[in-house]
Amino acid sequence: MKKIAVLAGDGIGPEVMAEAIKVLDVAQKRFGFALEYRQADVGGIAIDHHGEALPKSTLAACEAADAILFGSVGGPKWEGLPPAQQPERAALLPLRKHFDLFCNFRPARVFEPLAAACPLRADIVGRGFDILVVRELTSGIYFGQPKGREGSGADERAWDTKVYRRSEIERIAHMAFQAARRRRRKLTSVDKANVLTSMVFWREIVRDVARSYPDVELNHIYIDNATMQLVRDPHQFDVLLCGNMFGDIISDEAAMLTGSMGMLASASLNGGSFGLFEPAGGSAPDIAGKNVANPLAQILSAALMLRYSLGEEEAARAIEGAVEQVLANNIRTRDIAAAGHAPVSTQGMGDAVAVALES
Ligand SMILES: NC(=O)C1=CN([C@@H]2O[C@H](COP(=O)(O)OP(=O)(O)OC[C@H]3O[C@@H](n4cnc5c(N)ncnc54)[C@H](O)[C@@H]3O)[C@@H](O)[C@H]2O)C=CC1
Ligand SMILES: CC(C)CC(=O)C(=O)O
Ligand SMILES: [Mg+2]
Repeated sequence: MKKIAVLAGDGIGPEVMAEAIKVLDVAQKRFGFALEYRQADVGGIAIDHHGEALPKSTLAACEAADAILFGSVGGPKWEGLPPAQQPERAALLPLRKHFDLFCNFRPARVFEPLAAACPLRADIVGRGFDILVVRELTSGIYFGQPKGREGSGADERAWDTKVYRRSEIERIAHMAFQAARRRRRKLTSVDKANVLTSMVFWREIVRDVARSYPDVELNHIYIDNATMQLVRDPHQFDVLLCGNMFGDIISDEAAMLTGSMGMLASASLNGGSFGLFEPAGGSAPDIAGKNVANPLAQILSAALMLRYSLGEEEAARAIEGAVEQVLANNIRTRDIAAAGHAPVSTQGMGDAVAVALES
């Protein structure tokens, strides 16, 4: 029996999480494995219930688990809190750091039936794309010290620090090269080495690591060009290796190319089998509580959990296949709805994937 810490969080988190659990329940029956879920509060809801975004009991549930299935945190209700107490900074970032989840995989591919939901011209998306964004997740400017704010009036100032250690770049680069080896053997490292000293360092180290992977083609690209190339011709990319902030930004762009923010799953790994699995998007306050959110990113994140943390590759593939089948049957939530087809609800989409997985 594998233990899963289920942290649904805020906004659409609980709605899409319910559908992922529904699908996981079917997967257990069909593939004969057993999961024990332990639900715990995180983020804004945890502030409301326990006075802190990452209560000790939640951390303990995660420590006792084989994997964490995470929804999303944050929202307008908690934006007025001091920055260090807000859900994103007080729960999600510390969780990533605590478990040393330095490697974030965000796979973005266009499911063929969804090509029309991609905002790119048909001739561009028609070439298809299948990109893996590999994002460094526990360092860089989101974590670097010092951070601060002082002064007043026109002299008031605020600062963050972007710092990378050699070992941090080496380990994420190894993960990215190894991933490229399992794919089309092409790695594009994204940086801003024309301006930032930390990125000159990044580029040098990626080049050093590349010597161990002569079978993988490496090229370097500046982040501004990368964001442009991604919409000009996403087909050119295989693995995109990014630092923390650039990976955050470019993966939202990649998500939309797949049709919607609600499509992009992610796996945050510690280099071993432990991981946290969550949609790349956030708590979507604009649609929360309306039963319209797309649960596929959460469902596909559950599939990644089966693959990376639980060794259930067959079940992971079956869930991905069920998603593809549902899309091919024109079953769509509002964000990816096809012309002439009424959208289904969040629950309707979860039901459809569950049924497709059963058969
Ligand atoms: N991992 C996490 O917990 C993350 C949390 N956040 C937090 O979420 C809150 C909202 O952030 P935003 O910048 O608005 O980003 P967001 O990703 O929540 O939403 C951006 C847009 O994408 C749409 N969207 C996102 N997920 C969707 C889904 N499953 N189905 C359909 N549409 C979907 C939203 O409706 C919205 O229009 C903020 O508090 C932010 O800090 C943001 C990103 C990640
Ligand atoms: C708190 C943020 C860094 C979350 C986010 O936007 C992400 O991980 O994509
Ligand atoms: Mg993000």
